[in-house]
Amino acid sequence: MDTARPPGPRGHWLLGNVAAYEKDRVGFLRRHHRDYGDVFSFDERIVFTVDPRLAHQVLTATNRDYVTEPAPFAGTSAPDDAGEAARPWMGARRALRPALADAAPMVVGMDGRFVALLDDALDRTAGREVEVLPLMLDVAGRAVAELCLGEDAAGVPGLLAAVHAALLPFEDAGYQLPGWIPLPRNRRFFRVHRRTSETLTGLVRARRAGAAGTPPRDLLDVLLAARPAMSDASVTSALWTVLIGGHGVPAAALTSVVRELAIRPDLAAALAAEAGPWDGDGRPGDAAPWGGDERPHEGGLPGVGGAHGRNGPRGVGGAHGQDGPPGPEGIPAGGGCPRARLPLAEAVVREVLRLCPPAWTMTRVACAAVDFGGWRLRPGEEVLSIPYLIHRDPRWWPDPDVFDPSRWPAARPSPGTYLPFGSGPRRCLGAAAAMRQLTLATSRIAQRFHVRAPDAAAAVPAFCGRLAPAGLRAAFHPVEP
Ligand code: HEM
Repeated sequence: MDTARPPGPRGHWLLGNVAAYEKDRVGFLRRHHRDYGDVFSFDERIVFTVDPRLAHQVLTATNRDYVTEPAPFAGTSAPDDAGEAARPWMGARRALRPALADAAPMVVGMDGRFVALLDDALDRTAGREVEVLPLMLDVAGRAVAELCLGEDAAGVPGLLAAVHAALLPFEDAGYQLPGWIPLPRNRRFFRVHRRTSETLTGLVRARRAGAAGTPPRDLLDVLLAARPAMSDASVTSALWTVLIGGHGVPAAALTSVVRELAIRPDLAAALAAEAGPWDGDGRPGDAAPWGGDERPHEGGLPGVGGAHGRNGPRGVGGAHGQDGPPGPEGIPAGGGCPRARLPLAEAVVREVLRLCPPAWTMTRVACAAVDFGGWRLRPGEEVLSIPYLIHRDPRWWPDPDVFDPSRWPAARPSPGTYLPFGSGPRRCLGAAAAMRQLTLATSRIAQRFHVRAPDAAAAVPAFCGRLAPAGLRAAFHPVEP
């Protein structure tokens, strides 16, 4: 094992690489990937990797050798025992997993509701040019609040919006100042955090005191029925994790979908044809493809004349586009799901998540001295895997910068080469629900609206906390039923 640090740019004598990174984050990473290879140091504490094998290794060793990114103000010193640190959340996660699996009743039950929330938001703004990300934050916030809290969700979407706004300054900054400094943004974050915790705690207590839902109506019921029993504090904290996870990231993905629909009218037309005519009845829960028969999709994609036909990604030393089980982080095939009836919409979502993964970097902190591809990391050092660059690496993806939904569903990404939902024990808990909802949303928007966004091509990705087209504005013009 090499004891030296991975190579990397020295940067400014005082500021190191912070200023250069802040000026052009992805340009900085691309440049140093080219100059230093798949692993390079940012400073004494942070290492980047663009190696899918190492990214996969770090993600799968989480809770053992690494912990996940600390929350703002949690400090960066890594606990000695990663498993112990993760235990309360992992217990909640085990309880929630079956309820969030593809085709689980609660997830299926959200299909129609999600489309109704989307319809409502788009109908309210129909024909007017609006900023897309806030609109999608509203839809995602309402959807995840209902999934978590059912009838008690009122008021929570507003809190989520406040949390999102309070977190933005921390996500935009490449570094954090200590929480005890009374900066306005620190005070604001603590205020919103306290208000949200108090509201959630109140809801948890009230529900525990009342009648339990059998079968569980929402994720709060699931958590309260978990065995061994969870404390109110653990239930509140688990709800917080799901609410935050299911808000900003899916909204960023939806915004990227809207951008593609705006700049690709032919694709939008093909999606509308796949969805079938809009009958204007306003009851999306009743009509195909949101309900009814759910056969797995087996054929090719209608309406996409892609550059690659059936090109799969080039595996990491593995099979190239062969049929086989998807890698562990691959999105499950569409059986038992409305995605099965909307293969083009699903392929568009997969491709959007490849080119614009909202979680464009993923951070892990080493808990002990660990071997990292021959380098030695000390406890407390951070590894940042970069899905954005891995997804655009010609070694794993032919014509990687080309938006080509026709690579799916044949693509069989090898471990680490396709990470929109992460990998390993901390892989996205809402991945199945998210895939359903994004697919439905893509199809529904194309079915019901012509999306016009004159600045769409210029709305370049903003590489801050989450990757989303910066400042995208669009008008959704209703299609006549
Ligand atoms: C397009 C939609 C989504 C994407 C791309 C996405 C992506 C991700 C990624 C990459 C992670 C792992 C981050 C890491 O390893 O550092 C994650 C974690 C998580 N996501 Fe999602 N997510 C999406 C939607 C959702 C939804 C709808 C929910 C809730 C219903 C959700 C709940 C969570 C939770 C609870 C975690 C934390 C898992 C853990 O730490 O054990 N996500 N998500």
